[in-house]
Amino acid sequence: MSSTRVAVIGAAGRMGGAVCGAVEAADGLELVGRFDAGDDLGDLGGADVVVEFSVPDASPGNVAHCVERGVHVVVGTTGWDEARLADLRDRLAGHPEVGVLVAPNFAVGAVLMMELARRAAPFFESAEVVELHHPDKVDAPSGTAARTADLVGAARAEAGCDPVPDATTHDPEGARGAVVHGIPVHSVRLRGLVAHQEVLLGNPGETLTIRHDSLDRASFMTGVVGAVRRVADHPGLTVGLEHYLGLGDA
Ligand SMILES: NC(=O)C1=CN([C@@H]2O[C@H](COP(=O)(O)OP(=O)(O)OC[C@H]3O[C@@H](n4cnc5c(N)ncnc54)[C@H](OP(=O)(O)O)[C@@H]3O)[C@@H](O)[C@H]2O)C=CC1
Ligand SMILES: O=C(O)C1=N[C@H](C(=O)O)C[C@H](O)C1
Repeated sequence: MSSTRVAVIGAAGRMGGAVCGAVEAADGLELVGRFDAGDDLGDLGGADVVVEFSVPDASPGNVAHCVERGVHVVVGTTGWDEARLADLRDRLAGHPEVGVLVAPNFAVGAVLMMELARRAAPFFESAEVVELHHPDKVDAPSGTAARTADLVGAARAEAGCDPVPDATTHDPEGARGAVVHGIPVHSVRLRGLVAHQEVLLGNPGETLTIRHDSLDRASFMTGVVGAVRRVADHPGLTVGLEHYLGLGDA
């Protein structure tokens, strides 16, 4: 059987570099292109699948370039809000054979953290998310935190939960954090960290903390390589690696 040809966009970055190494080490995958800022994407090196880890404002254009050429894409870059996803869905409608996976986190533990949080959240009065990352990260809150808050907020709304209790009336410095889908989200940037998150849930007399730690970017590679192998079998847009792992709407 012939190899799957893979190109990486954002290849000079922290994630892109790690992905290039993981692709080169994987059976049945061949690295045919490395692209970064300022490069002409051209024919994408003849790739069957592109892995895209760049910056939020460049990612939609890069992905569009791939889709227009009939190339499947595994996207890890953050910043894919509803408007950007809607544009991508429209574009994919003209290329029904192309698969695109947009996943805010490729670490299996992080996927499970989000799923557990989604299921647990309706059982608690309070819910907050704390994400902690290396200080070279350019976006806040993290894509994982935003997605977690979306999932938790939607699950609570569907279950008819009240808004999370919060008596704060005076917060001139924004100490209560961002609010995503009704859920407060707090961002820490600290030298020494990689990628970490806690989902805090509270009821009278008890709390539940669901915590995930990526201690090394190796944590993302199994998910990325697995997605490269599967993306062609999932035409259209898929948001979240959970849908490739048999998790999700149970
Ligand atoms: N889904 C997941 O599991 C994970 C997602 N991420 C996300 O991946 C993204 C990248 O993270 P990380 O690797 O740490 O960031 P880096 O800053 O290390 O890498 C980004 C790379 O993209 C390059 N770049 C900038 N503009 C373009 C462009 N127009 N086309 C192609 N490449 C471009 C940058 O070049 P230059 O420096 O010259 O601007 C840089 O080399 C972030 O959004 C991050 O949140 C990170 C980890 C895991
Ligand atoms: O920038 C990072 O490092 C990470 N970005 C993703 C995010 O924003 O959620 C995934 C992970 O947290 C690492």
